[in-house]
Amino acid sequence: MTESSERVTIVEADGVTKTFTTPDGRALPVLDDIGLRLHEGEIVALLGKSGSGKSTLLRCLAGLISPSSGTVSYRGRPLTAANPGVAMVFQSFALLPWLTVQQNVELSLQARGVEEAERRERALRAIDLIGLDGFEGAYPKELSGGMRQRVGFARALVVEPDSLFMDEPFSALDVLTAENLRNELVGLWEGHAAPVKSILIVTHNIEEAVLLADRILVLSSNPGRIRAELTVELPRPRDRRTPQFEALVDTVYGILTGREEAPSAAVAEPAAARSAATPVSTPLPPASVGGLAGLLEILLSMGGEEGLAEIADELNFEVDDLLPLVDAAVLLGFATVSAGRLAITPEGREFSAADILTSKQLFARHAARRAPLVRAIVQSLAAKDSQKLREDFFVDLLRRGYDSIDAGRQLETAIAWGRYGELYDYDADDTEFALEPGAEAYL
Ligand SMILES: Nc1ncnc2c1ncn2[C@@H]1O[C@H](COP(=O)(O)OP(=O)(O)OP(=O)(O)O)[C@@H](O)[C@H]1O
Repeated sequence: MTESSERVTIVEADGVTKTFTTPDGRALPVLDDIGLRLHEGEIVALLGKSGSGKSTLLRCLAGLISPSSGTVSYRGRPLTAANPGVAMVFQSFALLPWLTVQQNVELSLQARGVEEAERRERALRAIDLIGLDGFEGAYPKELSGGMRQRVGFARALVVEPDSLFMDEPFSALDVLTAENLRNELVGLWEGHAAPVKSILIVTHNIEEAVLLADRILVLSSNPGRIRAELTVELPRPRDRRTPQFEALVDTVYGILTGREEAPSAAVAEPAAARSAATPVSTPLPPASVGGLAGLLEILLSMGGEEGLAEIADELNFEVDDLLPLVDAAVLLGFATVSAGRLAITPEGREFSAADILTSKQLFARHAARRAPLVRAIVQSLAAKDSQKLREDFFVDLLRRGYDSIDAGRQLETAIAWGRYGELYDYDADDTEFALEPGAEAYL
């Protein structure tokens, strides 16, 4: 990790790991050897796919949960309880419905023992700062989602924390409201009106990270490690439509999908860890075969190669929405990502142009060779005389790296892919997989 020594560190994590125990008693490693520093004067974004451990890391840094090993320090002192320098804003506004806006905001001060007159005055100031002047006496149910989140911000800012921690604070809001609130937050930060010295935001939205952060830390999954660190030097306010912004989004996208070299400042995963692809190290992206075929068609109509931001624009999607489809195309060898551009491969062209039978065969070959879970299912079924196996067998294998919900999602995708390629079938009544004749030939 690059550090400039003159910057003052507010929160530091050193060798932090976190392993949860699942309800059936298994160990689920979620964070592995995390080292990071949050300095005065910076906004840092923690970016990663769903389940990469972002919220868990944020909660460790906030002192809400303790790491399994390693230390978290606040201004040089190891934490033993909640981090005294941190105030949090959550995705689900978490307001008390029976209290007014002002009472909700004052609550944070009450908890810190501030006396009534000062509480009142500071709460009114925070409410004013965040644009809720005139709504002091309103109850949460009388407010729109955007206004409720403003209360969430006022409640955090009123304590004038050293560091404002935000966990997906804009994702429950509609697009326009979220954009307004982001811009206002940047305005407050830039104008030094926000009474905080640093901000840490957890997000899975690449554009949001590039829009807000001075530094982006990209987490890999299973378990979460810091895969890369990028410095964002674009001047604020940032314009999403500039080529520099789009190029950075593309770069981050490439890193997040794991197919792009991390920049030199980054801590990249060892090559050996990447090459030994297993169903746990390489999850199947939640993409349908139809969606994948659609993406390849669009890519072909754009000339076979295009920037990810441009493809997202063309489809009126956010770049993040494309992630599972792009991941699937790359995993299966139908496309490559380099310097933030997606390019179709000769195999991808062949798949796209093929009639239905040939497309199924091509898909079967690529999935059986390149998608670790599909491959594991075909191999396991082929090894059995009956060529049948209960779903539980695979669930148990997956539970070494996924919780039960994610393990179920992995199997859902594997079933859809295996069925399309006619590699195996799945009987939902018997919860049993059965190999299709001739499927071993694809291994
Ligand atoms: N208290 C807990 N007990 C057991 N497992 C947990 C607990 N908290 C989180 N997990 C698991 O840890 C993993 C990481 O969860 P976390 O919420 O930190 O990820 P995330 O990157 O923030 O995901 P998302 O973007 O979907 O919120 C998940 O598999 C989750 O189910």
